[in-house]
Amino acid sequence: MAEATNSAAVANNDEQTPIIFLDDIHVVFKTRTGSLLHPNKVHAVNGLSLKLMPGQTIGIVGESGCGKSTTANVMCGLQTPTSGHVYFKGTDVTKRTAAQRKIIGRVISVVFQDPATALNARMTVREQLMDPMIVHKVGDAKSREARVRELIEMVGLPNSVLEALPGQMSGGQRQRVAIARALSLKPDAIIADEPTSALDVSVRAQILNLLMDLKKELNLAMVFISHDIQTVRYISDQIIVMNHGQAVERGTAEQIFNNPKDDYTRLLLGAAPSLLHPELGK
Ligand SMILES: Nc1ncnc2c1ncn2[C@@H]1O[C@H](COP(=O)(O)OP(=O)(O)OP(=O)(O)O)[C@@H](O)[C@H]1O
Repeated sequence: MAEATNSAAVANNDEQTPIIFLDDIHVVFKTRTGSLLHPNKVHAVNGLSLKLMPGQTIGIVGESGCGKSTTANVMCGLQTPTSGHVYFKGTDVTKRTAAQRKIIGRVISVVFQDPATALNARMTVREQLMDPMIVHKVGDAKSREARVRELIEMVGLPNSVLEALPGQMSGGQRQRVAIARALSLKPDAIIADEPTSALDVSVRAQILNLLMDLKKELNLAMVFISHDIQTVRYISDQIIVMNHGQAVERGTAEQIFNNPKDDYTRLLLGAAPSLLHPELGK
């Protein structure tokens, strides 16, 4: 899909510039064990390329250990690739210098699996939502307060939760706060790494629908990572099936479900009872 290229070519081409462009990413971890073939190392991501276009949702699906989270970490700037390049809106941010980290922080936000760990247990909801604006020196006290109220409304929570601590809220409410926080700096894209897996089944569909509504309303691009192919099908424009660090298949949900080309995709489809709310998993 993505040909090898350089940042100038990405910035100057006639097409729209991708929000995120991963160009032939490899991540190799040194370990004590490794595999029979590669003792003492794990090739967690093995030559992955992708382009996330404005407003697009790419779903990455695969079993535990296939390299999904490592890929997410590369996109968030938490992991430097062993080789390959990462471009954000045409700028090479692979080295994660301080200036590049600023770009990463403004272009994308992350929603993690467990909102309990993503939020600060000692900060009220208002403080959690204010925090990114204070850190990035966005606006003044009055405009920040207005943005906090806008954000809380966007995720369907009442103003009364602004004084609450995360421990006083349900898992679903906490994930709504984590999503509001992720949106506070108006990112171009969200990286959602298993954002519904830690939630009750009954709440998963609500959070998924919220993400889809916000995506439409704000023209957000999204990378949605999950081991549940039915959830990925529900939310994604394009699906990448990962196995052993590689993209073994890519296509629309329709292509992947109706005409899977790779044996591993067929295996995933066959083995996948939906973890979604039954209403959505049909
Ligand atoms: N910091 C690390 N050091 C050594 N090996 C690692 C490290 N992080 C991940 N790995 C290994 O890299 C491979 C890919 O891991 P990764 O967490 O990206 O997969 P995943 O698909 O997200 O799995 P899960 O859904 O269980 O989180 C696994 O074999 C894992 O053990």
